[in-house]
Amino acid sequence: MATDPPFHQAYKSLIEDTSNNIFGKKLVLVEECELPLIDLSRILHNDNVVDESEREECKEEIARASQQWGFFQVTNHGISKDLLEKMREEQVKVFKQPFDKKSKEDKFMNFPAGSYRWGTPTATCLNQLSWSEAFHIPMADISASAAAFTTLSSTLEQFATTVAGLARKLTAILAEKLGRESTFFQENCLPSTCYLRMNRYPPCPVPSAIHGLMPHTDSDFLTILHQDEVGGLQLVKDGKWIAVKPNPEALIVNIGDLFQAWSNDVYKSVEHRVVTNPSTERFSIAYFFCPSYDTVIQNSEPSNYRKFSFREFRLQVQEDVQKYGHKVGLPRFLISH
Ligand SMILES: C=C1C[C@]23C[C@@]1(O)CC[C@H]2[C@@]12CC[C@H](O)[C@@](C)(C(=O)O1)[C@H]2[C@@H]3C(=O)O
Ligand SMILES: O=C(O)CCC(=O)C(=O)O
Ligand SMILES: [Fe+2]
Repeated sequence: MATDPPFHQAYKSLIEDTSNNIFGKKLVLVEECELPLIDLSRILHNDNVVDESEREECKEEIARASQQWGFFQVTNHGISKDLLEKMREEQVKVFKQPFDKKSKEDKFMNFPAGSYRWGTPTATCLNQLSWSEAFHIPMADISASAAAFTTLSSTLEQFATTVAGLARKLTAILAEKLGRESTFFQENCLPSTCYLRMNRYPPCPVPSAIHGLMPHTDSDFLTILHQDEVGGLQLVKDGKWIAVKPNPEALIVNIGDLFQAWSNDVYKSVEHRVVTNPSTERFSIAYFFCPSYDTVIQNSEPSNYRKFSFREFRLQVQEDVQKYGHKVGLPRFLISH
């Protein structure tokens, strides 16, 4: 039984329409770079080994990278190798299940209905297509009690809890550096309001023309990503696409739309994408640090954005994706001065 989604069948006409392939080549021929690499042992160790100036320097590096890149890597992040390996093992096992089970079974792995996604149902041209499958899971539905039943749920829960701790620390530092109340995230981003997304990118026969995940910014405050050694993640820096070189010791952190708005454009929610390759499947897992739907994102005046709730933001994204095949995002909430 096939494990891969039926991409060829579903997107045959888009793939065969060669007039669509104007995006070719550009996807693969980009420079590889080292993202800023930040050693978190300076802020995560509470002992006296680390002096205050080192701690401050680390915080400064986090804020600087968030302003200049919107992306950085962290080492000594406190998530054990053991847990990361266990999570990857479970992720591989889940995606190995037959496509029919993943897509049709009502309560597959106890995930809520609609968690499994593949391709891009709204795509009308090739550059709107994502050659990947994902489980996009609201953490509210992975309760500690359900987690007792399967190794996957308990690993997911353990992973989410640990990564949430890291997200809380990083967002508190970023808030402090803005001179804003650092308890905002603790109060509004709860373990149950966050999302986990397991991604799988199957080998793609026409990699120069098709994205693994189309260009987008994340709709959250902050994302923490664990990727394998295959590579394929690219981001925009100074108007150019650059490829991220995988570092097995590091997790990737990026600023999302909500933080860009909340910081009034100080921290940057940067466009990123995943490119495919013809021979090797790739896995990644993203933790989206999100507030409750009622949380209002606002700044002191004058602000570049009107105030909006996370609910409003999500609904607008969904509406735009339906209508135009892609997300518009923050520009929708800009105030024209
Ligand atoms: C078609 C789309 C759905 C998506 C926004 C996009 O235009 C492109 C990527 C998708 C993605 C991937 C990461 C996150 O899961 C997400 C919430 C995001 O910000 O970009 C989703 C969007 C979505 O599912 O609405
Ligand atoms: O797979 C990756 O490297 C990136 C995934 C991503 O951007 C996402 O899930 O939002
Ligand atoms: Fe993303």
